[in-house]
Amino acid sequence: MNKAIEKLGWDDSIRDAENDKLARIITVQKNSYRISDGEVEYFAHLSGKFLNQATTALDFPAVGDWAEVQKLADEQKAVIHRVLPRKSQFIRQAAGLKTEGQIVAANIDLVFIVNSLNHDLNVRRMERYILATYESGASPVVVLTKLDESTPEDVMRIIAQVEEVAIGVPIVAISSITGEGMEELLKYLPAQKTVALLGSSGVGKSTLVNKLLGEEVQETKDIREADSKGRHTTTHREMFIMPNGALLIDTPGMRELQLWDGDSAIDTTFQDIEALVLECRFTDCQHDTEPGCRVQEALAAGELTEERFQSYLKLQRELAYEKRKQDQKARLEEKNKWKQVSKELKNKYKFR
Ligand SMILES: Nc1nc2c(ncn2[C@@H]2O[C@H](COP(=O)(O)OP(=O)(O)OP(=O)(O)O)[C@@H](O)[C@H]2O)c(=O)[nH]1
Ligand SMILES: [Zn+2]
Repeated sequence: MNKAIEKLGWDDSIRDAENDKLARIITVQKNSYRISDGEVEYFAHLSGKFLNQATTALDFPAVGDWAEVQKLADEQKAVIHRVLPRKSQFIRQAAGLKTEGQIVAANIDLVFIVNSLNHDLNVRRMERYILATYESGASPVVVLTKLDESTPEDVMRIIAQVEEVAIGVPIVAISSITGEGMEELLKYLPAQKTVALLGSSGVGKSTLVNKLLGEEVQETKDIREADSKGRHTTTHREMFIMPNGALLIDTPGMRELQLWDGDSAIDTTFQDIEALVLECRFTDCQHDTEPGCRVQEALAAGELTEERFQSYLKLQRELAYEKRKQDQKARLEEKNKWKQVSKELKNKYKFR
């Protein structure tokens, strides 16, 4: 594999490569994609063949995706023929009532779940972010910002709260202003790994990105492009290469994440509850009024908080609801497929 491509985080877990035709999606803009081959950046659009074959929104490229491309005579342009299989993907529900997922970002190794230390922690939201991260196939790291604005007591309290819900997840406290904790954070940003940021508005994501990229680079966050009519439009960049060679994804889409098929992720996020469930007397225990319910026992003993249990139940309900919607959609598609087949068969034999 060529060196330039490796710089963009290429690794052999994404197989199927046609080495010199590889590029990575840096920014998605309506029908155009800004891509990089590790040396040059250019714009690409989807080939006609691609558009004909794409059936769901999940087939379309997202920031972080690897694509097989063909450069056009105009050196600045290319067409995308294929999106390579993803090793991880963040999916959100598309707007509207359709139960169709949409890729927010792909091929992410680590997710920084960013929270600030000077506000009370929203534990439930933290659980959701962790769940979404496991669900995507990436690993979480909790980053607590604004260390400079918080007392040691705040820091201790919040870290203890995080530890309760983020079992086994690394926690790093930092200040993007003083630089405290940055060295520790850089351990989670090795060269060629792709890291995405997830967190509510105002927690300090943009400030952190700027800090990590170094002062001179921050100007490039919004690059100005001339569109076809010669006007200047501002393009928001979604993927950055850090000075140490790590890749950083900061895309607005990550803020609108909703749950999607998190069956296995729920076990990892709520492993404390799952462990209790295994000890319930009945395997189909609803953890309600059944005798020998270990979950109710833990609640009564204060080993498990009512809030965490409710949050677990709520997530399970949401996931079950999503799953029903998806199953329904699949059944409908199957039905339509057979309708089409039988129509074709009828037409075929009509004129015999
Ligand atoms: N004291 C202190 N302030 C910080 C730190 N990080 C960010 N801030 C401030 O917090 C405010 C919000 O920071 P942003 O980086 O814009 O937050 P964001 O998460 O990108 O917010 P959105 O863009 O709305 O999602 C700004 O006024 C920053 O200067 C920090 O480590 N210490
Ligand atoms: Zn039970």
